[in-house]
Amino acid sequence: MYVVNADEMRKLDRHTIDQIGIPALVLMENAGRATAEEAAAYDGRRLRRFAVLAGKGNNGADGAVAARHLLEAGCTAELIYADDPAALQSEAAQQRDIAGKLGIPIIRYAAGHIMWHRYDGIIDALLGTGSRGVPRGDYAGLIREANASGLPVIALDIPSGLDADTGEAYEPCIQADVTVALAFTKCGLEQEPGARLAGRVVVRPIGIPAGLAAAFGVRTYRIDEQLLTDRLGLPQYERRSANAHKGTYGHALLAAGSRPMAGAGLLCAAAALRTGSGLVTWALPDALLAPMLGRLPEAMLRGMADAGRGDWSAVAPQSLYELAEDKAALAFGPGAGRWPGDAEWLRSVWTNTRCPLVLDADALNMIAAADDFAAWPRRTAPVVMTPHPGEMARLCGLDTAAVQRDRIRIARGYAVRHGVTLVLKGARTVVACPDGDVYINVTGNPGMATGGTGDVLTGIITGLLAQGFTATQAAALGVYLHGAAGDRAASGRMYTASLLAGDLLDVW
Ligand SMILES: NC(=O)C1=CN([C@@H]2O[C@H](COP(=O)(O)OP(=O)(O)OC[C@H]3O[C@@H](n4cnc5c(N)ncnc54)[C@H](O)[C@@H]3O)[C@@H](O)[C@H]2O)[C@H](O)CC1
Ligand SMILES: [K+]
Repeated sequence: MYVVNADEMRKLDRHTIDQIGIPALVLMENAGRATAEEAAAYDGRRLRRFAVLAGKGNNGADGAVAARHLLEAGCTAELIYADDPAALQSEAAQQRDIAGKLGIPIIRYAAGHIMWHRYDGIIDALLGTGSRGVPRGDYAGLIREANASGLPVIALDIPSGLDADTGEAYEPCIQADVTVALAFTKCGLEQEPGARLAGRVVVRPIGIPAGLAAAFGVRTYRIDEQLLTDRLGLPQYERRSANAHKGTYGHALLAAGSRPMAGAGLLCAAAALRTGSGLVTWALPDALLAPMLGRLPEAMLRGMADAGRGDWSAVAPQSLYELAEDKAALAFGPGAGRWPGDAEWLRSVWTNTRCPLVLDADALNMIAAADDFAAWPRRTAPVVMTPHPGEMARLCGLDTAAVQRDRIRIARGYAVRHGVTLVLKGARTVVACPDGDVYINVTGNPGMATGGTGDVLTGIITGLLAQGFTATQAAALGVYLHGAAGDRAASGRMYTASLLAGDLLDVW
């Protein structure tokens, strides 16, 4: 499913009108009718009396059309404008006049004068993809009163006050129960807090040919079963040949864990096995080998000479890249810890290994600390990096809040600049590819915000790479399966918060 930003939507809109010749009024009619249909059907058709909050742009014009179609559906509707209705222009003025001729009351908003008890529901047609920044003047007042009314809200295209590109919510922002996304879902509806403020998102066609998205270079996708199957090859994952043997599905190498954080390696290795990797070797500091023996009998353990330190600081990098020579994928970082000179250590592993490489946790902090990462040699085999927002902030020299305000753009920029597949974790994980494609994951739940779930994801992605999936497939499918496992594990628990990372391994 394509996901568009405001600029892409504007271009698709204009091309449809100017080049294909579908008049704006036709698109508007379809937009308004779709919104009215969703509103009239909401909650078992319980809502009958609507306040349609309208701005002066085309979002408001769509709202005036919706008001008309609500009448046709046996409802009542009143148009409440955040601007002087007499100042409206072009299509917005046209739609206002048509609504007026059909007896729909045209009301100018005045703070504290709206009698909200007269309505059952609200249509938010104040601001759409043309909105910029904090809602101004009466737009803000109307948004606050609508939110305070306690009435169900159906947002037209996007909740007013939401950034259509990033999902950032300005103050105030409409809290919608349903958002009728016109033609395509928007980036801002697929990232938090936008996803929460949008409520249930319904994408409704309005006449813009869906095939235009590809033609216009839209490169952002929402991961769903169809995309995984059509674009990323999910059937390949589910189907196994009858004469398969463990060599068929690759050998994954997980270099992870150190004395205080041995469990990270255990979770990684177990996840790689669960994902179907034929063989798994867990490389860990020698001092940890004995206590870890038998904890995961299905994995082969390989102690790395650590001078008794129980961490990676004395492990010769050559010993790791020699071990990686016959492996199908290597992951490094979970529970690895830091030590002086670790960035140089990692650079030599980066340079001297030939298989796909997954870097997570402290490996990412090492890269963030390296002042010459941009000069590291481009690897022929792919690299997948899996930062959480804090690690991403360190990689980009930003603060975490700045990363969270613009996740898609920041992840895409980093992936393209460094030629890596970048998995920016968090709610609605963003998978950004070196070619600029971005996939947004919608599985998962807040219970997964607990230690170790990142280690599980690293193991999943490494296990998929070991089976021969491409970096894009392994990352997109990996985050989807990881979140789905988290949802299934949470459904069996009394509280989402009680979820443990290990629970994700028992539901495959
Ligand atoms: N193909 C489609 O998606 C179609 C979309 N349509 C609708 O058009 C809007 C976008 O309309 P546009 O006129 O570009 O902008 P808006 O209506 O979103 O509002 C802009 C309007 O409001 C003023 N404004 C901007 N920011 C603020 C602010 N922070 N506070 C106050 N006022 C603000 C600005 O000056 C403009 O006047 C899209 O969402 C759809 O609903 C088409 O109608 C059908 C095809
Ligand atoms: K809106």
